[in-house]
Amino acid sequence: MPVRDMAIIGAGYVGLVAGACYAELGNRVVCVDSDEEKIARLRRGEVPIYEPDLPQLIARNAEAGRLAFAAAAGPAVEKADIVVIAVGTPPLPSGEADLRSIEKTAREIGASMNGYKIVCIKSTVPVGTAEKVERWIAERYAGGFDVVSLPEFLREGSAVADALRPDRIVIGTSSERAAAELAALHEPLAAPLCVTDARSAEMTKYASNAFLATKITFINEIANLCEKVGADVAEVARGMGLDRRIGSSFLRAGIGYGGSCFPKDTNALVQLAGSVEYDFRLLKAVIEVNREQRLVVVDKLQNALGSLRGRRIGIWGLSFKPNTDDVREAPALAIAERLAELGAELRLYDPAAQRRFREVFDHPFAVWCESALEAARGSDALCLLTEWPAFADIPLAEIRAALDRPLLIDGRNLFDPREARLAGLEYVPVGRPVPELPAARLPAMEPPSA
Ligand SMILES: NC(=O)c1ccc[n+]([C@@H]2O[C@H](COP(=O)([O-])OP(=O)(O)OC[C@H]3O[C@@H](n4cnc5c(N)ncnc54)[C@H](O)[C@@H]3O)[C@@H](O)[C@H]2O)c1
Ligand SMILES: O=c1ccn([C@@H]2O[C@H](COP(=O)(O)OP(=O)(O)O[C@H]3O[C@H](CO)[C@@H](O)[C@H](O)[C@H]3O)[C@@H](O)[C@H]2O)c(=O)[nH]1
Repeated sequence: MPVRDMAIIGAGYVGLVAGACYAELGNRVVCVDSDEEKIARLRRGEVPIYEPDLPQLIARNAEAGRLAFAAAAGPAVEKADIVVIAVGTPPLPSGEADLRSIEKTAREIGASMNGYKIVCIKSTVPVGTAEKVERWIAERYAGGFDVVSLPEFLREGSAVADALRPDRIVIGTSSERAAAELAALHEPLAAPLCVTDARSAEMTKYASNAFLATKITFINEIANLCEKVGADVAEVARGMGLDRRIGSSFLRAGIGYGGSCFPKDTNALVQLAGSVEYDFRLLKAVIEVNREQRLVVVDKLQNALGSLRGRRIGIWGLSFKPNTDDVREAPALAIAERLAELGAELRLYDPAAQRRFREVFDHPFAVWCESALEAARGSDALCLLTEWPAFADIPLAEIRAALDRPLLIDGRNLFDPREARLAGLEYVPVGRPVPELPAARLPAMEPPSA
């Protein structure tokens, strides 16, 4: 198998995982990041993000001499056969993708080109960006090169597994040479290849994220309706998911999607559509419904407790999903801000994301807890906002015993409604009925204090 020299520009979630995985396939990889502190940490063997299996993968490949880290792009690009752009494309206030890091990177690559190279764009970028990158490089380099759209589909929390066992590899280029090289590079992954033009590849990434966001939002609206008509969204999703045309994944109802991708990319696609005078009404509705869905937790608390002023509310889960410390666009943030506005005292806990959450939400009435049960202790209600597996292992009786009032709002439908009731909890899931149990089986509950 040929060994390639690769430079990955941008050592964030995508760049680090991609770099470590390409090294694992036997290539010599340098991960470059303009954040010198990040590079210094990586060189000391520290992994700056929480991602299962990533520390071991990085350590193994760094030790084997296949993976190195650098703050300057120049030398890594000069040596590379394949350069991968994985810098951030955060939203501008308009919702459009900010391409400044992409432009800066492309110009840096252009300045260090010294022969034919393939430049891949793994960052999520609007349709037409590959052509722009080509122009930015060509302004500084007159020789031959190819720019390819190589969108990334990994999920945080399972990024390594996703990158090593992808559902497909999309390669967007009109160059047969680049397509053949990239097909060979990814061959050990044994994934279906989708070789297409760059514009279609760029659109495939946005369309995939927009579709998944729509699927989640659809089941959330069904869940809201289930509550009104007495149906169980978990049963509905099970029945729907068995239809192979629908599929069972991404049908978990709850408090909506968050993260660094779905909110940003759905907005960017709406903006892209607007720029060519297309009104993407469906996606606009998805964005709006998702924004409101986060706050069903607050409605449920108010329904049970009335005013939230002075109430102690335990919060379990701050990251936008389990197995990550990423809090970008986490539903927990919108919920915590609203609860603080309403005068609640928050007792917050997350197994990994507490430090990052504190950087974006520091409130005088926030109490940062050392354990899940500490957040529940003495609270008037507990809200589960991220379905960390460790929460499911906590016996319901212990949750009941810790709470002042045994009210559990389960924003992710992690617990079984019947078991929660049997444990004496006043249990409020999303879109699921809670069985009535004979009063005798329930421990006595304190009436809500005024
Ligand atoms: N996070 C995900 O799950 C995911 C999945 C698929 C695609 N994407 C897309 O991939 C891209 C990167 O996302 P991320 O989550 O890894 O972002 P990130 O913010 O975690 O990492 C980006 C990194 O790029 C570095 N950087 C910025 N400008 C640079 C420059 N000029 N030179 C060198 N380094 C530079 C930053 O310092 C940062 O470390 C985005 O476009 C995102 O939409 C993300
Ligand atoms: O049934 C579901 C599935 C997910 N979510 C929520 O949706 C969000 C996103 O989850 P997920 O897609 O698992 O995580 P990401 O890491 O954001 O990954 C998405 O965004 C990446 C960046 O573009 C893409 O590469 C991935 O393919 C795409 O799944 C999270 O808040 C989840 O809680 C639900 O509410 N219900």
